[in-house]
Amino acid sequence: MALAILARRRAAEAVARRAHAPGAAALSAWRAYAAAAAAEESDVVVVGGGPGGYVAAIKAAQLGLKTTCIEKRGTLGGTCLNVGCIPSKALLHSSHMYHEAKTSFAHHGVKISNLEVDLPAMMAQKDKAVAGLTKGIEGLFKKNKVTYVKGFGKLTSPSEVSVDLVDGGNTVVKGKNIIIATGSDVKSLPGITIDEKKIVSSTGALCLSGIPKKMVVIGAGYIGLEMGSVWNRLGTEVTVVEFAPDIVPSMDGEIRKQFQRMLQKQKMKFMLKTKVVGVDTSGDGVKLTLEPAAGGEQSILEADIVLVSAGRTPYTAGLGLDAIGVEMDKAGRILVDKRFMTNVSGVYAIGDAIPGPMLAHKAEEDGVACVEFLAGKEGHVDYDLVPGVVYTHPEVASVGKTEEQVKASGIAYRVGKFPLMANSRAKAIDDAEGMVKVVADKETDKILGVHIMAQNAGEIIHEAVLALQYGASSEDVARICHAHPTVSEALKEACLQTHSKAIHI
Ligand SMILES: Cc1cc2nc3c(=O)[nH]c(=O)nc-3n(C[C@H](O)[C@H](O)[C@H](O)COP(=O)(O)OP(=O)(O)OC[C@H]3O[C@@H](n4cnc5c(N)ncnc54)[C@H](O)[C@@H]3O)c2cc1C
Ligand SMILES: NC(=O)c1ccc[n+]([C@@H]2O[C@H](COP(=O)([O-])OP(=O)(O)OC[C@H]3O[C@@H](n4cnc5c(N)ncnc54)[C@H](O)[C@@H]3O)[C@@H](O)[C@H]2O)c1
Repeated sequence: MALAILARRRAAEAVARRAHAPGAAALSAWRAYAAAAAAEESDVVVVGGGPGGYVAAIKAAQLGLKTTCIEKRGTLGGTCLNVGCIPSKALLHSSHMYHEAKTSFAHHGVKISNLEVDLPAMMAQKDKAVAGLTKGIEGLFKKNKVTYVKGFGKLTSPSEVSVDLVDGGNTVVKGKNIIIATGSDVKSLPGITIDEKKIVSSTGALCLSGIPKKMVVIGAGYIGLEMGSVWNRLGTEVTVVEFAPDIVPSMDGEIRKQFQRMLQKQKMKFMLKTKVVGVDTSGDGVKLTLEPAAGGEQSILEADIVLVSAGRTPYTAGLGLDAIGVEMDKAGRILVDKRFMTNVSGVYAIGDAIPGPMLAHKAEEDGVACVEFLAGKEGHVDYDLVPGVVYTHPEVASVGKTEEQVKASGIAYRVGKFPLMANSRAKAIDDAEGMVKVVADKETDKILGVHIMAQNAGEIIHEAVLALQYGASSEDVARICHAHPTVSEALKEACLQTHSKAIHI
């Protein structure tokens, strides 16, 4: 019986591979392939092919589990690769190059005339990067023998997923275990309809067809500051409206203040403690009615484009979770135990769909740990040590606790700070805005948190992640030989400075 299924599947795969001709032949080949895949029971069925889902699928296959991954979008990589991390970093890099050429090259003796932005070319480079990477994951699926079903999955029981195939038709995929990795979607705000034309989410902001004159960004979080930076660098007048008294409320207070000053220096405007109470799109642009967060006099702010970046919400629409009784919290997040299992035996959930930071690397760690548990091994994710990076210029990266958190916990602590102005590499390349801040336990010297604002903070932070993971003291890091000249030396100096022993300040 098993051999017959295998033969049917191999035949269907061969047809699918041969079916290069578009149209009916290719379609029926894919349907045959999907049906053959569905006929066999997998050990693991993953719904969602984002960083959580595709990594879980590959890891499960590597652990010898027969694995199927269902993805509705038609391409793998999820929000992160298709409309998130990757395209935003492509545009952040391209816009940074333009901005540098415009504002900094001359100081370095590089003169350019007739500098201009070719937006279609910039978008094409971003799209090429995305396309290459999504194809790459398909290749990894083939290499690891993960069955890929393109379609929208709905759980009809704890071991069956009904899939509406992208190319039409339906199939049922059976699995001993099901992992929900359906990610998140943009959170809309009351009274504001995202049309992806004048009022856009991050997805629309990643593919505007022209450079707007004025943009209002609602929410000074990761997306607002990154996408706001992209358009600000390309010449848009960007105003960020934030409900809270501070930008990126989760950031260390001291770093956050310096970060905001830096963004203001780059001409971004901020309206903090402010809420949007009305939106009028009837004219050419958009008129926003604003009000102080605590209530008070209203004002009007005009924009060509409004970016709504006030958070994201788990995506579980149409998944059939109510019918099989999967528990969720008030925010719509799927509740799981330490082994990522929901209250329904055999049904697991990971990534943005469950509580925790909505970050791609956290989703990946969830995925690996979840399938390790499934395979009878031990999985592990240390949620206290998930690094966070805002990829602006300079970047802001952190791991562990902020000074405010340490203070609130009542632990006696020391702070070591080192400004990039005193770092020789940063000075040599004329990119010396920022600092490194280390918070360490006063008694034991164990590092509790590291916060870095520097052009390559997102890379440097991993030394700090390792240090915290292995329970290093600030003296441990201070005694490690760091290559010179590097910006990483600023971390060593900040560690020395927790004992007021920095050499270069
Ligand atoms: C603009 C932007 C920039 C970002 N930048 C970063 C960054 O630099 N670094 C970082 O760490 N994080 C970043 N993030 C966050 C990151 O994208 C998410 O945390 C990450 O993608 C979550 O992974 P996931 O696998 O849980 O979900 P997702 O990536 O959302 O993947 C879920 C997938 O499931 C599919 N799906 C949903 N329902 C079904 C269904 N019923 N059937 C089949 N398929 C389904 C979806 O189509 C989607 O492809 C960014 C997000 C955005 C929006
Ligand atoms: N570099 C990265 O790692 C990266 C980049 C982009 C997105 N992401 C992830 O994507 C998720 C979503 O990003 P995001 O920026 O939309 O959310 P966010 O949670 O980072 O920030 C949302 C901001 O909007 C504010 N806000 C909420 N309601 C508001 C309102 N009505 N009016 C004004 N301000 C309001 C919040 O106070 C907060 O500052 C984040 O959780 C983040 O983890 C990560």
